[in-house]
Amino acid sequence: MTADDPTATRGPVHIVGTGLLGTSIALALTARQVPVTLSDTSPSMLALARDLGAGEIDAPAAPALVVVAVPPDVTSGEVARALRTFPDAVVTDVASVKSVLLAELRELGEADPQVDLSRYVGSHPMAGREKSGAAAASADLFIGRPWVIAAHEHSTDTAVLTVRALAADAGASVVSMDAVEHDDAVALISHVPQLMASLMAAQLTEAPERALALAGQGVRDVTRIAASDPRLWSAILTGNARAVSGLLRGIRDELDSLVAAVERAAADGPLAPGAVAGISRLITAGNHGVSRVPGKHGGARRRYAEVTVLVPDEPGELGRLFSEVGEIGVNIEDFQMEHSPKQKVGMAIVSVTQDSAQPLEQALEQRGWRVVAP
Ligand SMILES: NC(=O)c1ccc[n+]([C@@H]2O[C@H](COP(=O)([O-])OP(=O)(O)OC[C@H]3O[C@@H](n4cnc5c(N)ncnc54)[C@H](O)[C@@H]3O)[C@@H](O)[C@H]2O)c1
Ligand SMILES: O=C(O)C(=O)C[C@]1(C(=O)O)C=C[C@@H](O)C=C1
Repeated sequence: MTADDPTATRGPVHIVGTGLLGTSIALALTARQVPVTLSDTSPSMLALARDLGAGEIDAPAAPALVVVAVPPDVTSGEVARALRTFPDAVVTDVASVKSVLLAELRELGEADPQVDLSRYVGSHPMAGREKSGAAAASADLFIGRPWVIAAHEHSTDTAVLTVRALAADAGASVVSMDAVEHDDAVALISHVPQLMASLMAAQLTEAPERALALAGQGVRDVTRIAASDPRLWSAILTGNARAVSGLLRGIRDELDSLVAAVERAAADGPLAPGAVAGISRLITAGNHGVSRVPGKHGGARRRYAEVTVLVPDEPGELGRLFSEVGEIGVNIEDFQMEHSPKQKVGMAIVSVTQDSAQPLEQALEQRGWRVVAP
């Protein structure tokens, strides 16, 4: 699906929660001229989303679709409120957990017939970032990413088709799963990885500066998502506790075997019986696992390519780089700056479309910039 394809989503769409996810969905829809209204308990987050062009701050008259994009622990309450307030609307949410919400909604539905679950279909775009809030939002956050549609036995076909259309219009690829299959899957590929990143990054809190100064790409790759919002992730992890706890127990057993192998080497030297085999087994299993992750080693293409350029740490140099990328005719989609301590250069990581990466590298090198191999 490209921006030129016809739009299936019928507006108006009302977005509840204008943080990273809500604002990104709103931007993707307004880019397709779908009318969008916005609400959030935080007036400043709401105003920011409006100022970014995500939609109007209005009480919607009769939305065709309501998208609830609030933290998981308040999601079922907001879905129920939307079902009551807008009796003709389809309602979806984008929370990272699904079974617990469905159970909460079933209880709310039993107590109140206005909470008509046939108009509700849960969903979960598998796209996001370690930053929260509207400021981090992007209309193309969902392009090429899976978006899980978790219909339940009472969801109407219209409700399912409406939510599928939303995901497709945002550029995502639709995946159908029930809530339990979804929760088991995301425990493995999202929730426990978050904990692993946090466990490792937490070890760095007391690290000597001299050790941190040696940090390379390995530790950066492993800890990127450790910058995520603790409130959001506490609600995600407690909301998927069943699946997460099972995986954590398995990892604890693996870790016990690993510690035993490493302790043998620590006590009796690197060639101690069982030490090399214990470690090698884990690294080999990791090789097999990582080769199965789509997007690595020949899987689906990433959204953007990164071009890394060394920039002298002097006033005006970054501006010069930006201007020259513009003169070359390439649009910067995203940007990151990394500094090596005590060095007079920084590394500018410029994200560009896959097609423009190689021509940009060549053109920058011709202009005297030092481009670093990926
Ligand atoms: N961050 C990610 O990478 C990611 C990816 C996919 C799905 N999700 C899910 O999307 C949802 C939103 O996450 P986010 O990253 O956008 O969080 P966020 O913190 O960026 O935004 C949440 C917004 O909801 C608002 N809010 C809180 N309670 C509210 C209420 N009762 N009514 C109206 N607004 C309320 C907050 O003010 C905030 O603006 C979560 O359920 C999360 O599990 C997150
Ligand atoms: O890519 C990231 O930074 C994310 O954290 C995105 C991510 C994920 O784990 O893939 C995080 C939580 C969501 O529920 C969905 C997507």
